[in-house]
Amino acid sequence: MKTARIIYNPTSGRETFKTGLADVLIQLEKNGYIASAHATTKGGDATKAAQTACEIGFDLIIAVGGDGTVNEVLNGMADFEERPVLGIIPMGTVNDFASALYIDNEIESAVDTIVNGRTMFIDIGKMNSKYFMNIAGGGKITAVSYEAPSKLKAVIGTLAYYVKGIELLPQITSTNIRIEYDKNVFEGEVMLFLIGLTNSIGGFDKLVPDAKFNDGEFSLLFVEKVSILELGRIMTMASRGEHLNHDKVHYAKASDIRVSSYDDVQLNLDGEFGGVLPARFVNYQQHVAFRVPEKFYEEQMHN
Ligand SMILES: Nc1ncnc2c1ncn2[C@@H]1O[C@H](COP(=O)(O)OP(=O)(O)OP(=O)(O)O)[C@@H](O)[C@H]1O
Repeated sequence: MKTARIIYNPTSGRETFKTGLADVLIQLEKNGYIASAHATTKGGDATKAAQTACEIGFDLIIAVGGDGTVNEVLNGMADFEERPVLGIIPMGTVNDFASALYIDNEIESAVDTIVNGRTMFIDIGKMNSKYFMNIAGGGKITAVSYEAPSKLKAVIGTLAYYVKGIELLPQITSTNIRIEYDKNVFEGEVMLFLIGLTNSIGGFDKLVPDAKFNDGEFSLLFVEKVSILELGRIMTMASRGEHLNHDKVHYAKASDIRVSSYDDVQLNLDGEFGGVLPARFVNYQQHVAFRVPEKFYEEQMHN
């Protein structure tokens, strides 16, 4: 028998997991797992629960929630030498990472991927001392508040990010930045930079067209100083995957990136506020084993 620890955020997104929990436990038991569950009680709790699960030596951790919960679980397990395999049941308002892995939003199907899917070792990133699995980014934002209002987010889901993204546009100002990536250096006025691991970022699925999940490389994207109007145009182009042709958009692959500025540049890590520059981003190649659907596995292994 193998052991599985479910770590779920009861407040996340649809908030319906609790009623389905018994069925998930049964489905896991039927497939040879001794399973137990931990409901998180506050921010940061999923990290502690994942640490404990690693210490105890569970074979499998199942993160149930949105990107925030997956990120917290990842941060609890990434420093351990012996890491459980990680499965995801997407229940959040925003499940960018799970959808990048083609994990179904329907609970039973997500559990089916966990028990019958494939194990794939996937790259994660570390920004200073924190891990991320999807995206890190930064820019100078003059607004006081950075967060999408959570009520709004709960009501209209991912759309809030677009609305907020568009609302934020006028508040983005260019700033002088130094970006060292592998053996290259860029210095100049930049609107924003993104460091991606997957191709599913803030609802844009064509932002990083050729993301590979296990090649040890980040996709680095930054936009040189342009007018707000032009930045809006670049965002529209990005939604169609046409932004890389824009002469102010830089795109490169790198595994070790350092970004610094004399200015206060805010950072975002997997959709949450992540401090300010300077920062170093290191790719930890194939660091965590995820349970993924066959289709995703085949695509990644044969492309
Ligand atoms: N019991 C809890 N009560 C309040 N917040 C919690 C609880 N458990 C976890 N959290 C916090 O909620 C954050 C968001 O969770 P998650 O990403 O799973 O859900 P979401 O629905 O996508 O996001 P959001 O709650 O921001 O809409 C987590 O990063 C965590 O810090």
